[in-house]
Amino acid sequence: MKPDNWAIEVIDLKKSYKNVEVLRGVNFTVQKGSTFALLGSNGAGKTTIIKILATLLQPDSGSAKINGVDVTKQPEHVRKEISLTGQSVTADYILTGRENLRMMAKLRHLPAPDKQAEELLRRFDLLDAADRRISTYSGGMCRRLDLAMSLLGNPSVVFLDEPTTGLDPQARIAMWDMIKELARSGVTVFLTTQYLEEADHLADQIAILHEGHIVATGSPAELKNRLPRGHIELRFDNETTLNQARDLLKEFNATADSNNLTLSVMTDGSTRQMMRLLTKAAEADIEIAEFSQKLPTLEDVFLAIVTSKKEDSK
Ligand SMILES: Nc1ncnc2c1ncn2[C@@H]1O[C@H](COP(=O)(O)OP(=O)(O)OP(=O)(O)O)[C@@H](O)[C@H]1O
Repeated sequence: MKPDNWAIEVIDLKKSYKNVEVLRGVNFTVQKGSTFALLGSNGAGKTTIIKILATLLQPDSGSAKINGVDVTKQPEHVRKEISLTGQSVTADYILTGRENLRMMAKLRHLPAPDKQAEELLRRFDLLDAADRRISTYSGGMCRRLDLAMSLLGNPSVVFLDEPTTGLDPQARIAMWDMIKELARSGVTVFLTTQYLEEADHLADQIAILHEGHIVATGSPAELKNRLPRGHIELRFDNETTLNQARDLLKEFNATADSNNLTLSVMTDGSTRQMMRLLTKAAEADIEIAEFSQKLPTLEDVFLAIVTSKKEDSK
């Protein structure tokens, strides 16, 4: 991919707080118009990266560019291109949602603040609550308003630092929908998350940050493929058939679960192996009631990558 296509380019970024080395040489690129998730556990350094990219913090070394512009050399230029929604709510609690949006639009000297506020309230499903004080809003509504406020001025790159942390499942799903809609509108979305499921659901590309380095990058599917072994689950109508299948498929390292009448078969993921297995069952006249392929989850991928890194460094 050409650098022209990169909304974000990070090269060998390093940052320490006193004697704590948080970023030890971080590299990644984000394609314009894509959604990128930076995944890491608590304290991995995700917010530190966001703060550097949003020009709020100076790196010790390395470089970071937004749309080709260096964040340390031309921060004012970069600030016009981006918006940041952090973990804490920035809206003013004494004002209503509409007033907050109008005030922000005016502070940014944007044309038609009333119209912009109305449009964003509609887009973020806040019209009904528009004239209520923020102090009466739920956590999810506050996050949506924050996101709406950050979009005033049409930034081309939007940073969302843990956008759903602390939200209940329903509010999290509503926020996911908003983020997806944002991504569809063509902006580049950079989000940090501790939730593998969130990254899997929203991102085109995921990078896993661990101990100061990006330890893995790829699409959700690619990351899942890095774990070579998934399994196939076969379900049977009765225990007799289950036991027959278990004996027949011994060579496939099959594990039977008599409570659920299922047989779990380790696989290398190849169609050839699957064909061999199904043909063998068919030839022995074994009726399979249900067949499903279980790919490893991102949780499995994260654990496997982190564990293998630890073993390598021993
Ligand atoms: N100003 C600071 N001074 C000293 N240490 C800091 C400072 N800011 C962050 N840290 C430390 O740097 C590490 C990375 O922090 P950071 O907030 O970037 O992580 P994070 O991945 O965003 O974590 P979380 O998911 O908890 O928000 C943590 O150990 C944190 O305690």
